[in-house]
Amino acid sequence: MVEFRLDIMTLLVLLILGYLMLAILLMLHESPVTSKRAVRVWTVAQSLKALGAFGVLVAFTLENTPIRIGFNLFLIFGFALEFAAYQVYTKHQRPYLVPLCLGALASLVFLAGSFFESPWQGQYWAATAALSFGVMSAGAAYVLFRWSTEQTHRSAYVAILIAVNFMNFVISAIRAWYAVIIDGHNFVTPVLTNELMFLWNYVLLLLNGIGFILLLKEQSDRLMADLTIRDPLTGLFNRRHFDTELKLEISRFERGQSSFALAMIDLDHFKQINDMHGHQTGDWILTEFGQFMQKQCRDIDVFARIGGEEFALILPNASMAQAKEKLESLQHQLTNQEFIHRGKRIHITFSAGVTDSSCSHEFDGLMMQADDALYEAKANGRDSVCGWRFQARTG
Ligand SMILES: Nc1nc2c(ncn2[C@@H]2O[C@H](COP(=O)(O)OP(=O)(O)OP(=O)(O)O)[C@@H](O)[C@H]2O)c(=O)[nH]1
Repeated sequence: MVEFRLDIMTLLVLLILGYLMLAILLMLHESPVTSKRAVRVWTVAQSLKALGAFGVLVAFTLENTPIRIGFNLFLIFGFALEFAAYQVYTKHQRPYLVPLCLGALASLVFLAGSFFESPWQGQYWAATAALSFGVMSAGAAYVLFRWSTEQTHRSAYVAILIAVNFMNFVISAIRAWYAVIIDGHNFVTPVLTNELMFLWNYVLLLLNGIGFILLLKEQSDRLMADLTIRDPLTGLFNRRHFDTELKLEISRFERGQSSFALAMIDLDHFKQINDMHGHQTGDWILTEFGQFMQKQCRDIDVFARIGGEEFALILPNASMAQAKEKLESLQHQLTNQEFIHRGKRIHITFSAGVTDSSCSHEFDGLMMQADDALYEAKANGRDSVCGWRFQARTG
């Protein structure tokens, strides 16, 4: 038994170093797109875990169960904070809250229980501790599952974590059930499985910490990549990405793979909105309009903000007539759309010019045609859609 405990202590020391390393890694982590608050909370979480593991180590040496239980709580609390940090970072609150609250509740029961004497004490409170670890592990599995979407080796690591976390939940639940229901099973007797179980949980906490950091990195990489193709105000694709996509669509057409339509869209009398309601409201309208249009587009369509109040839309596998029909239907829907900002109701309309790959399959030619058609739509009194005709601008 003495030898076994020594082994546990060595492992605990390694774990403490692991948590501390994570804390330092996080402190050094710098990315323009990372929430500083989340990183700070995360660092505190790792430090708490290190402190908890250190306390457990001391308790092992002193053979003091209450101290050990108390410091285990630091670990659980550190884990809970880690959840919270992730929540702050992703700004997605609800899915995380359920396992966090359940885990925290179980931890509180565990803490309260450790102060009272009862014949059931051992089984019941240790079972609660196992369950709190387990519930939070399942929560970690759920979150890792939700946020690991890309097939990279980082995601593979996260996928393994998901499996391990979930397994932990199942094992903890079985243990808890066994301890409470099966009469006479003494859960806190220092048996090998008990020690290993808790040690396993500490390792899991470390693995989860690493998993979260990997996800953080993956997300910030993705956000950085997004910055180069997104318009910062509306979040829509920017001009650069639009140009790339249009060139791609042209080359697909030239290979005989698909036809497409192109629309140039411009908000009507936008200057008046700025003048009447202020530039900030103008910004808000641009964002709302962007979202409205994006929602109505198919996944394969590319909708981008290419200038101040100018937008463009690529519609693969669509003709000019189909694109025109679609935009007219959008104009109709926009009439019924209410934009209320700071208590003021704002009505907006747009004009659009449309062309397609049968009229031209050159980048400049297509842009000029769509622009000419838009010019005609504006000249027709706005809130209208025009298809390109040869004499559009001269007519
Ligand atoms: N709020 C806000 N306004 C912008 C932004 N970019 C451009 N604008 C404004 O958009 C307005 C465009 O005005 P105009 O080109 O005269 O067009 P318009 O008033 O929409 O008139 P028509 O296009 O002829 O219907 C200008 O007042 C710009 O200041 C922006 O990012 N935010």
